[in-house]
Amino acid sequence: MGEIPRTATSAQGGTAPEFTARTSRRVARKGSKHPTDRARAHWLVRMNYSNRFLVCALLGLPLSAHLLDIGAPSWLWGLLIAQFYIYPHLLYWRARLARDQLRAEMPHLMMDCAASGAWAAALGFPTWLSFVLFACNNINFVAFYGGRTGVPRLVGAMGLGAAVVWFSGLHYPLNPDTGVAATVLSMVALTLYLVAFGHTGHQRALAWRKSNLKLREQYKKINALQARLREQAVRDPLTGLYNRRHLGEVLEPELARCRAARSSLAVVLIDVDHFKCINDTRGHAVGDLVLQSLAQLMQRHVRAQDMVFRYGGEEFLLLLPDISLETAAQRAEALRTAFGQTPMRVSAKEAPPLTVTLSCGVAAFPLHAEQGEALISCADQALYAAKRQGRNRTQVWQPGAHAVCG
Ligand SMILES: Nc1nc2c(ncn2[C@@H]2O[C@H](COP(=O)(O)OP(=O)(O)OP(=O)(O)O)[C@@H](O)[C@H]2O)c(=O)[nH]1
Repeated sequence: MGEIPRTATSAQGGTAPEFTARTSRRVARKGSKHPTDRARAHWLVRMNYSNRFLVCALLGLPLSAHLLDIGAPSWLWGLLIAQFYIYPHLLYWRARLARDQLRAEMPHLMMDCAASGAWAAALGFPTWLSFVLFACNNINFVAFYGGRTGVPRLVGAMGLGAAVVWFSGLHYPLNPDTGVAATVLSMVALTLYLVAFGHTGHQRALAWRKSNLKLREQYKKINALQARLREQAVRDPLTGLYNRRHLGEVLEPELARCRAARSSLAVVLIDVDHFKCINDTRGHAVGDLVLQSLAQLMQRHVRAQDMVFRYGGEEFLLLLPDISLETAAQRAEALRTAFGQTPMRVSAKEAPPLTVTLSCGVAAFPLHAEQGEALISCADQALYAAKRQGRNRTQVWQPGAHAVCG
């Protein structure tokens, strides 16, 4: 029968999951003894059922008027009742029981068209009735298959139904006229069907818009959450500074940029002096406050292009691009002095303010090292020298005084 339409739209609204949830709720409300009965119908099958039921109920009226006009025999009346008032329910029942509901539904649509063609031919192709039969089937087909596939199939199936009846001779003579009642009822039926179709299409568009807005909001929230997670992944939770992992990500690219621009890059390693002692005497919480206030001070002291990292426990690293070694050392010295000269009130009122000193080691690219790791190693050796010389000082790496960096 051809390919199952994957993107077919429902004039009755709703996707399959929506339908299932909605139906389950409705079943629960009604307290049905067989909750799976209704829940089993695919939404496309339900859409076709609603469309077929409505179109048959409407088209049965002008056809009845025409049968009255031509004084049709009782078997034709029986056929009309079977075709327009029983057949839609039988097809729905059959499709719902099928294992593959969509596949089962496709021949039903072809049967609709073949039957409509047969009715038009059987009645001698009355213009209005043939037209509304064609138009209504056309709408249903296009809604299910789309225009490109739907229209040729529709014409083929209707033509086949009409040809079978016409060439078997089971038809009234060719008569394009219809009575006033049949004509008016045809117009009314077509109009009502179009209105109903348009209305459900409108409802569906509104539902889509609503779910679209909801999706957009969710998308925004997910984006914001992702940005927050990305930020959290590169930040140290205690101080809010960049973490060591992020240093690993930015150091080499920054060196490459400075190399290309023939510029310099200074690294300053900063360590809090006797920090263990602060922890031991004032408590770990006070130690944390010291680290936080140092972090804030460093952020105030840097330029927009500088970066501040928490390198380890009480060790911090400044990355200062496009700066001479002398200036970097002066900046480290200014930071050390500012921190050491500002006693901190970080614990209970009766406790004396805390004076904390820093030791700093400075190294610069390309003067001391070409690679990132070697550059940090130079700064670390300079820091170690500062500690050895009594702490609370800034030391620039010197080739003769320390081990070779690279
Ligand atoms: N409060 C607090 N303490 C930390 C944190 N991370 C590391 N530490 C502590 O920092 C202390 C570092 O001690 P050491 O490496 O001996 O250094 P120090 O006492 O500063 O000695 P010098 O560096 O030689 O002056 C250890 O006691 C760690 O437990 C932290 O996030 N918060």
